Amino acid sequence: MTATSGRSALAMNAVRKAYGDHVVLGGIDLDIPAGSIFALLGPNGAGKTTLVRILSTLIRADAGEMRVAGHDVVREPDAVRAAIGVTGQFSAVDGLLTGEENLLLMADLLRLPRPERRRRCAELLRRFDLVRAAGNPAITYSGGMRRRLDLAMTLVGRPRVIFLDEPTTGLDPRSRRTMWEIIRELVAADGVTIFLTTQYLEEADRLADRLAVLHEGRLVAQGTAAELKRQVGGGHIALRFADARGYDHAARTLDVVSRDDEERTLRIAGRGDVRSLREVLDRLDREHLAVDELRVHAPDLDDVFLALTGNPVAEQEKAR
Ligand SMILES: Nc1ncnc2c1ncn2[C@@H]1O[C@H](COP(=O)(O)OP(=O)(O)OP(=O)(O)O)[C@@H](O)[C@H]1O
Repeated sequence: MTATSGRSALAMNAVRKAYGDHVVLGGIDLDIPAGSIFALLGPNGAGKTTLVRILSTLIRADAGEMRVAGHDVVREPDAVRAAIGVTGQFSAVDGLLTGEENLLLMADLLRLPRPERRRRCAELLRRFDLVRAAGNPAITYSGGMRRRLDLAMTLVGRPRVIFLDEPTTGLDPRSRRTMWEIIRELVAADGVTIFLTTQYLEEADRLADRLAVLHEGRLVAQGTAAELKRQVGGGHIALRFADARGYDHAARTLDVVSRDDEERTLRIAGRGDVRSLREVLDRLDREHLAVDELRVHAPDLDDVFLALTGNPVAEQEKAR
């Protein structure tokens, strides 16, 4: 890969960043096509925010070559800033101003031509379903409305690349879905490129065209969600047994991945395709084992995350 490919919205080579002895990014290579959604995953403290801050010119890398929207991040920071939008965990929304005033303020800051300011703001209020609330102070908005306003403010300047740092953290499932629809629509209608960091694997699975996992300063995997799932495997079949004798016998005869004695449940490796299921059922028949319940667990991004970083997501989230 080179950091100059024509259709790349973001391209980077050997990006490094350390704080003292602590190497946060130990040589990152990435190439993200224009008009796509990319998700960066990683445990807490992996360096996701650090990479976003470097790419958005807020801090400097120690080494590496980076281009965002065709501009060199180190040599052309102003051009990069003009081409990007960043919404993060710290919102730009001023709670004392109304939704409309927040947008107009942004249009003023960006020096949009005067006649365009109101037009652009009205269009964004409509698009983000904020017309009715436009005249109310943003402090009265729900979490979902605030997040929508924040994203609308980012769009005032028509960025080509948008960094979304944990865009749905703390939102209820419905507001989360609405945000997902908005993000998809941005890519489909405007052709923008989204660089997303998230703790929610489901979010990455649903939204991202490609994703990468950052762990101990390196990208330990990248590809589509399906590719990553295939790479780590991780699917299993769970069998719950009717009685203790059958359970013990099965535990001795099957290739068991893990067991839950209390629930009399064994997990065995298997992807849940018809052939492997038939094999399992034949085996149970041959051994005269009575199974109460059979569940197929397809590999998901949790399995990927666990395999690559050695920690289940639940533990990561507990550590937050
Ligand atoms: N200014 C700084 N000085 C020293 N260390 C820093 C600084 N900024 C970040 N770090 C360290 O760099 C590492 C990566 O931090 P970063 O915030 O990029 O992680 P993250 O992947 O975004 O984590 P989270 O998911 O918790 O937001 C952490 O160990 C953090 O303590």
